[in-house]
Amino acid sequence: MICMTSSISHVELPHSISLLEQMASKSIEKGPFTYVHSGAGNESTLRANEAAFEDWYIVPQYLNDVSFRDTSATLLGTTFPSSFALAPIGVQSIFHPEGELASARAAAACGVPFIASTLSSYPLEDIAANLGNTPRWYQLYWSNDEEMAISMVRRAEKAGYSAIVITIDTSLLGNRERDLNNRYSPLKLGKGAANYLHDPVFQGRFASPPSADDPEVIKNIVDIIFNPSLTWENLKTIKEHTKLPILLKGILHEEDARKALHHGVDGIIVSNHGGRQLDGCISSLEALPSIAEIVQGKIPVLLDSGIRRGSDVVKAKALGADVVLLGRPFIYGLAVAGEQGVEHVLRNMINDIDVTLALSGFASMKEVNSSLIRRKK
Ligand SMILES: Cc1cc2nc3c(=O)[nH]c(=O)nc-3n(C[C@H](O)[C@H](O)[C@H](O)COP(=O)(O)O)c2cc1C
Ligand SMILES: O=C(O)C(=O)c1ccccc1
Repeated sequence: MICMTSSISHVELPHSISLLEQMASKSIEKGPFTYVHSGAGNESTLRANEAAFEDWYIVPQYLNDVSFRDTSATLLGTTFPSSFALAPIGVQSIFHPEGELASARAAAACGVPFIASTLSSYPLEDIAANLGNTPRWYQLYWSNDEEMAISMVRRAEKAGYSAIVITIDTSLLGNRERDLNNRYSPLKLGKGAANYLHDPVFQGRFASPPSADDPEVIKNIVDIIFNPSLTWENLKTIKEHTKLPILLKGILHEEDARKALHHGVDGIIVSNHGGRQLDGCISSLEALPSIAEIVQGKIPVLLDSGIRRGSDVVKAKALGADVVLLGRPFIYGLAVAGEQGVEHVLRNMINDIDVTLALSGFASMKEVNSSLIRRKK
């Protein structure tokens, strides 16, 4: 992999995500860039995610003392500096050789919570070792091979992850036409294999240590990642195997929010996977208000898909999200300048949220409510 601009310093990095995205397109090869940038189908959901934020105006109120501001958020008993965490993003070594280790260090430097993907390029234990004291959760693709899923949950507990995020919108991979046209599949290249290769249960199935260079091993992994047979009933099994809080990522329908409450889930993430799974589906922001209405604050509601700037975070908060997840933007930072690039994106985001809060007339993120926004006519 080439990383042509890895020597770029912090000060030279742009402050808008669109410019960073352009730089990323020149920093890495076409396959990986398209992989992060594109969506499923004709990308209508991908477009809808960002467009949905434009449907709302912030209507500020002034002459409130905003000289001291509290942008912090508390989730599942943990407080962190700003109302966002890093979305789980797999295969990060296709964007920068240090992959998740670099983004974990940047998250640690800023105290931004990190969600490690099942399909990380580095083992979850190594990622944890780079996270300092920053909160960390483990995103699980609940494998069709249950022994493997349980083994990963055990390892996540042992490595200090404090919640399990189960992604429910990926019974199989979305139809990503651009990646198919590019014949580009990071999974088939073995870039998301680390958590399997380092797993004692997985290793126990081979006479010699399994390697990403072995096509049979990779095929074996690709065959067990996803689990299209999962149902709400399976949640019981998952709960039997961990005491950690469980969040479901990929809730879009009000009925699923009701079922999540009914099944004793500890949090939900309103998400369409950044438009990478079901094309033509509802944008996350559009889905949020009615879901927040059903949840009534009983469990945390998070949102991702389309968060690009501070005003997006404030709008999501006003429509009922407790916290949002940042996805593609930090990967553009990673692609352009590794750890420094991610840290640059995080610091910009923290600052932009703070400025937006003050200019909206609020001194605390916790006070933001629907009175702050109005839908465009
Ligand atoms: C390159 C890439 C890899 C991703 N990998 C995962 C993953 O392993 N697990 C997961 O639950 N979501 C994954 N996602 C989805 C993100 O967690 C998040 O839902 C999405 O990026 C939000 O959309 P946005 O980046 O446009 O804001 C991935 C997204 C991207 C762009
Ligand atoms: O691309 C994704 O959205 C995703 O979840 C994933 C991540 C790594 C490998 C395969 C799929």
